Amino acid sequence: MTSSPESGWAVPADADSPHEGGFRARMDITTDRGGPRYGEFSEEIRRLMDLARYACPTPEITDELIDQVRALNKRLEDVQIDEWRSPAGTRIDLPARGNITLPPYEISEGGPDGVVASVTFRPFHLGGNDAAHGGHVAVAFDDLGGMASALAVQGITRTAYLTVSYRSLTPLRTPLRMHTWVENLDGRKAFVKGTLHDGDRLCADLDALFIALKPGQP
Ligand SMILES: CCCCCCCCCCCCCCCC(=O)SCCNC(=O)CCNC(=O)[C@H](O)C(C)(C)COP(=O)(O)OP(=O)(O)OC[C@H]1O[C@@H](n2cnc3c(N)ncnc32)[C@H](O)[C@@H]1OP(=O)(O)O
Repeated sequence: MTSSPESGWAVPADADSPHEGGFRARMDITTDRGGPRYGEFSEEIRRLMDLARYACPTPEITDELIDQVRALNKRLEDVQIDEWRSPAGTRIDLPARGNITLPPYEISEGGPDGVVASVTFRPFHLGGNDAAHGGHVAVAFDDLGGMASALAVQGITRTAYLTVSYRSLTPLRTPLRMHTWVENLDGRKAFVKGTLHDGDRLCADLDALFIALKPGQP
């Protein structure tokens, strides 16, 4: 059994973890971890982040909020588990596989022609002047580019390089179309391209290399 470390920062994998060496050597696909309301939980956490990002509490309200968030964190400390078995990242029925660290996306197409998804940057993904932070745009490209390359090589890949060109501002709170595809597959090397559109307007594009991992490669 995994127990929460006192620090609460990270839970190492157990000997009986499904992780077999390598980076997600076996990609779990689940729809039940965390229960039927886990998606609502993720959405409330995102809402918390949105509200916290733009909040200006009085000192008294800050004191009150610290107590409430500490109580919530204590509750979460009690249910920590390693990365391979957490719902976040494996719940394929939820936006961005239930991973709250990713900009939420919903996939409409995924196969040899690449991946098409609707991505919505949240208010907390703010860069400035109501536009998305460029780093969050790169995170979305990394995940969906990684998915396009994984589908092409039928295995797990890691990002070797990732270049994002920002062509126009990326709006928050707006469903955007992201498309990623493998332009050229050369052995273990998947050269990936991608685009992010707001309607007809190109917000950003991607040029990346993903490398298929060898068995057991970390
Ligand atoms: C089954 C289907 C499931 C589908 C459903 C799954 C969905 C699942 C979605 C998850 C999506 C998550 C996607 C997040 C992906 C990250 O975010 S990964 C995290 C960020 N990346 C890293 O930390 C990588 C750090 N770097 C490394 O680990 C290693 O350098 C690498 C990239 C694995 C490559 O090392 P290596 O395996 O030893 O390969 P190496 O022999 O050095 O190079 C292989 C070839 O690539 C070339 N190369 C390597 N690096 C470079 C570079 N930077 N520039 C140019 N060429 C390069 C080499 O020159 C060599 O070329 P050739 O000589 O063969 O022509």
